[in-house]
Amino acid sequence: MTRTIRIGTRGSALALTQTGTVADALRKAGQEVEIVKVSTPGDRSSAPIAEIGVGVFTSALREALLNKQVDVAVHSYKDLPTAPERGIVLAAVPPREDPRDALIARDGLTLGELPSGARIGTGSPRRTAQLRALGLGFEVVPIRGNIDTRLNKVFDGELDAVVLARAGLVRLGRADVITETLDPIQMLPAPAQGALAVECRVDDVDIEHLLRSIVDDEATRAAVTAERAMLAALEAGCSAPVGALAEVVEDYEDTGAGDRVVERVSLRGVAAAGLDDESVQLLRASAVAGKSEAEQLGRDLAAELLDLGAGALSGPGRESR
Ligand SMILES: NCc1[nH]cc(CCC(=O)O)c1CC(=O)O
Repeated sequence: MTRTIRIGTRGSALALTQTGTVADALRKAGQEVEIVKVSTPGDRSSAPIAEIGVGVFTSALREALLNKQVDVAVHSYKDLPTAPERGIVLAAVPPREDPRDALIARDGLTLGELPSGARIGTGSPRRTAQLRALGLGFEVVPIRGNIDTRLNKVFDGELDAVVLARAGLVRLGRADVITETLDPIQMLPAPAQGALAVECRVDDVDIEHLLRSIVDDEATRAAVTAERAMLAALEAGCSAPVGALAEVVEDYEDTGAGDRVVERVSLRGVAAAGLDDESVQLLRASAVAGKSEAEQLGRDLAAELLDLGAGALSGPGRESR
């Protein structure tokens, strides 16, 4: 393609790094690329996400795409609303970073070493619910802000620890501050955490094909498809206390004439019912399906969680992941 491809991004250090990986892949394939910064209400306001609304980081980028100010938009996938946007297509899902959450605690402490009453900062109902469910007597303190703002609350001694996506820290070259990478058994990440969503206009078929052939990763796409289908079917919006993690695993299928290796998607989900100051109940489910059935797998797991009582979730209380 001879035209210069304009890639829209938020201006945060994390967003610029993420967009840089997509731009590099395109440049390596011989494309001319220009990076265009788009400011979003989520960057301009420090109010709780619940007050600014769903899609706070992503709708301005999508608008710039639809207005033809940019040709490509790169988002943190977990920040995207589950509802599809008319005129926009998900062209590629690049290889995922480590999807797990990370603990950054004072004095190099792990979760199990933090004392009862320790103050742990997070603005995410999902992380809050799972931290409370550990029953270790932590005090969860609501926080917001970019990664540095959050980290500084630990370094300044205002908090004992914060929980952040490992992927963001790795992309910023700050993995050194992590004192424990949390096991998904304790802390299931947000659906699509660690993954990027690369969008373009539906009618821009050349760009779509280019992105699909150069930056898309099939295994990541299958995994996040399952996670996001679960979230969408829970009708929980992009910010409810819901965790999900899918992995593509190799399995053996008996063909009658010997075993054959097949790829499957293994999905785990968690939903919190009745999250309040006093108590939290976590509902868990897991299932496996063929790689081509990722979407149905997500919907089925959501149905199982709803059967277990996750219906109590719908309603307010949606903040950030
Ligand atoms: N909610 C904000 C947000 N959106 C994407 C990331 C990190 C990178 C990622 O998960 O892909 C973060 C920060 C965090 O949750 O710690």
